[in-house]
Amino acid sequence: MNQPKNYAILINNTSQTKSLVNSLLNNSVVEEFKEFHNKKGLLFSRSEIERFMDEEERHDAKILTSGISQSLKSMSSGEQKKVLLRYLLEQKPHFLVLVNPFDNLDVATQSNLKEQLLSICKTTSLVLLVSRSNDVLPITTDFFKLDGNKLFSYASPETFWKKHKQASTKFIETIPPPIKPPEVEDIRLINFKNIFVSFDGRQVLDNINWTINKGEFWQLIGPNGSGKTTLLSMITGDSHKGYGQDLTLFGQKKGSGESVWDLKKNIGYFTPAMTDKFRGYHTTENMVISGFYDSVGLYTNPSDQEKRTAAQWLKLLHLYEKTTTQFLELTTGEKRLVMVARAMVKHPPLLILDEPTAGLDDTSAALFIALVNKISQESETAIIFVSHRTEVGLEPQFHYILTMNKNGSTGKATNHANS
Ligand SMILES: Nc1ncnc2c1ncn2[C@@H]1O[C@H](COP(=O)(O)OP(=O)(O)OP(=O)(O)O)[C@@H](O)[C@H]1O
Repeated sequence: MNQPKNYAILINNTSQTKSLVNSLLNNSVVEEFKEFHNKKGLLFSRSEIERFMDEEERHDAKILTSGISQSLKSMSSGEQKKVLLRYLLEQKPHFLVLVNPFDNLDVATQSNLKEQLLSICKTTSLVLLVSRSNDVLPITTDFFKLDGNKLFSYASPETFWKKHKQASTKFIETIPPPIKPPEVEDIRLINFKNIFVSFDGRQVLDNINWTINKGEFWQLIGPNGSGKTTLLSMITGDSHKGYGQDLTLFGQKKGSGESVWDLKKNIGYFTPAMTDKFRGYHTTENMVISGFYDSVGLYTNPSDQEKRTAAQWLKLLHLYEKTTTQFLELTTGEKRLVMVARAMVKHPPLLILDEPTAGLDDTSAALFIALVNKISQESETAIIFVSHRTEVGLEPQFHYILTMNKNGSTGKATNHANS
């Protein structure tokens, strides 16, 4: 039997990825993939996981988690991808279309998945659509770049990059100042002291000690399922696991009568899920201004001062000419820059960026990282940046590293220079 072909397609934030994926899966003829016409193809992507999550939540249909008591939503990204892949393979497809399969996965889980794919590709064709050149698998037989809706063939990603130089990642203007300086009395923003967390009798976090001071830049690192989201949700007030424990947030001991609102006003927050499903009609300018009101999208009349600040941010981001453009029309990379500006307009004491570069192409990720470094250098806002990738160019001062053990994850703070 002939070894199936394996395709890799480099996409960027202007590629019409969805349309190509639909054509491949719905039996439309795509010249370069004629061999798949009338063959069974299945999709492995974040959007498929979200679709199954929706089925579970709205219709109580446990499809990926049949026979498992835990919900799909409460699983870590690695766990979710594992159950999706198992489900797809059970249906014995002729080919698999995988969109950014390695996003949100830690290094070990990525290499597990890579090994699994290397074994699957002996019998099933793979069509891998990836935003990062490093994610192209070595078994690729045919490599393309998707520009808009057109596929261009290249011998390899290296040949592509030789022909196309990376765009510049420089921001020239300085970070716009806040209209009103934030009131932070305490230099110590967050203090976890001997914190333990369990779910259903299973300990997930084991004796966490972590202090974040004003202006510090942290990268939070840990394998899938190690408890990063759990830690963040204790800071944002979305988890009650901190009650009765020694957790101090912005000068207030957890459980001392603080409201979730008290916490949220101290935090600028961004995770790609905030815009991936966002369908509201708002201009780019209004999206930035909505950061003053803690809503996603603007539902009130902004002041002149707020408009001036938004203009300064858009100039900094080289997006001033898109002030009145609908936010939905921006590229994914542009949307993420705008959402960081939205989270930063008030210069909150703490900015949380939860896997903010997932799904971005190499150039957009570099631009995003340059912006975060700049915020760290030019503002007093502390930053927690969660990412599985070694983000080239990111300049955190400290790492907080979660390591998984039998009794849950332990944490270690390291100075970036020594780690
Ligand atoms: N509400 C819940 N009920 C049961 N288990 C949960 C719940 N929330 C989290 N968990 C479990 O706690 C562990 C830590 O999950 P968490 O989402 O915090 O990890 P993570 O480090 O953010 O993972 P990832 O990098 O994949 O997003 C996982 O094993 C997860 O299944």
